[in-house]
Amino acid sequence: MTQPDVDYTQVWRDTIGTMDGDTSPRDRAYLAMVRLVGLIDSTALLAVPYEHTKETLETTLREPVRAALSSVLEHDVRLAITVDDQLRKQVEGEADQVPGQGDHGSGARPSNDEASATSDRPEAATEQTDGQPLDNGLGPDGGNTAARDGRPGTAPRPERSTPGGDMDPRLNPKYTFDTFVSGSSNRFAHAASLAVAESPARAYNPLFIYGESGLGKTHLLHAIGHYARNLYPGVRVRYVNSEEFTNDFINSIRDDKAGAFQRRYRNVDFLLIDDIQFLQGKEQTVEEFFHTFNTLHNSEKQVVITSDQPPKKLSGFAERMRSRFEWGLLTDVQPPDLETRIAILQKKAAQEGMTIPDDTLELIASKITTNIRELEGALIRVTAFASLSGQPVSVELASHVLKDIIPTGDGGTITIGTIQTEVADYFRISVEDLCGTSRSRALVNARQIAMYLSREVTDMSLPTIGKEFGGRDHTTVMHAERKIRQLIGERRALYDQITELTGLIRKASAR
Ligand SMILES: Nc1ncnc2c1ncn2[C@@H]1O[C@H](COP(=O)(O)OP(=O)(O)OP(=O)(O)O)[C@@H](O)[C@H]1O
Repeated sequence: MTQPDVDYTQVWRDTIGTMDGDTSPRDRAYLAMVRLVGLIDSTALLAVPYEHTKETLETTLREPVRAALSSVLEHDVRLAITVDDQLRKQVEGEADQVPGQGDHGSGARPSNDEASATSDRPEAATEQTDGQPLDNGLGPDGGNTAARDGRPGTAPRPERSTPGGDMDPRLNPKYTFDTFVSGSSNRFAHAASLAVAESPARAYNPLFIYGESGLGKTHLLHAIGHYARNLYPGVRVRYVNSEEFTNDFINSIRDDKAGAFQRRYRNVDFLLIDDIQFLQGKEQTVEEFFHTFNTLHNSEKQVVITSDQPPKKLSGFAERMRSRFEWGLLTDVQPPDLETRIAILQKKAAQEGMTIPDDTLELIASKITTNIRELEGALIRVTAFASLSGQPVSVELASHVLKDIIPTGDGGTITIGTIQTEVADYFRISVEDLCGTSRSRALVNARQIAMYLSREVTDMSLPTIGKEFGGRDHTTVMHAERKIRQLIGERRALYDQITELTGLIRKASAR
């Protein structure tokens, strides 16, 4: 569990002090940029400003740091290291203000050359990552020890941004740790997720992440999956939304395939289960999940759970289940502050190869405050409008676009039913046709628009939306969302339809 009474800054200072005699000026420059951000049981969470700082800390400096920190804390720790954009800004701010300070030489950030040159300490490079035994049964071969060692020449460190060759179609390739912006609202959840991906079933089990819709819980689950798959080739990761878990369970009973169902969920190294609140009240499914959980936990397999509520508030789960959710680590995600929202927009824009002035990003980030999915939606609309109208993205243009999508006053709750009615009326079709099976072009188009809007303006999950549209699979909704996102910047008529429909839906919901 976390140790709130620990003065992390002081602990880190003492750690560096302990290492003083054994470190080069360059090592000290790296260490000065590191922050100790938390201690969870025996895992120390370290934040670093740059990817190459992380590399260095994970290779040459790992063992000396681990040993020094263990000695300061008077118990053995392992390290979980995350790259933190906010820290980078802070460090760069410091470097600007205090040029050439002390050991930092020409600035707080050692060059890339320096970073790679630090691998000239072979004794550290061949030691284990965390000094723990490695055989926790990961993967069919009992775990890829070479990969875990991070030994140069035996197995490369994972590419954090690029998922492995054998992509898991259930994991969204865009949801990685590299594309996740960490800030004060989610720093702990981010660090804990990384720790779990690196030390499955060791750091804490289960990891339970809760928070409101659109704050990055799914993103973190997928990131854990990608990261683990890269770090431990052959690792068996299963990501599932709890609605799919329910459907799968029901189908397995119907088809008399309980054995296959159990194998699917119990013969894994990571079970990543999203939106557990959807199991509430589904007694038999909860019972099945209880056994799945116990089997995995007993055999030291990692379970990560997300929910919109903390375990204590989850009704419809027996106490024995809720208390199990608290066995490991509970962490929440909060709505991001303005700085983090801007950083998220910057990252999304860079990812899509878009150049957007800072003042425009600030405007969008200041208008949409509580849900990151909506923040992304706003960015897409703004850039779509700019591209369609042949104008550069600017504050004026963004204000114009946002006016259409941000509700004024109390907008009321938007339901999928309202979206369906409005979309059906707009295209002069019936709701039955909208949700039916016809593949006629006009109906498919209207259906995809309605699904896209359901995703954008409600908090409903992909499986819920799929169910509301004639019992479709969540992948159909995902496809619709991606397709409309792509086309909205290419087709003016589509952009106008969606803008108009958003207004109509909001108006109908406010009535
Ligand atoms: N910190 C972040 N950095 C970058 N992108 C983020 C961050 N947090 C959320 N996002 C993005 O916001 C969108 C919504 O996030 P996500 O689906 O993970 O939310 P969620 O908490 O799982 O919501 P729900 O409970 O509705 O499923 C995703 O596209 C995700 O990539």
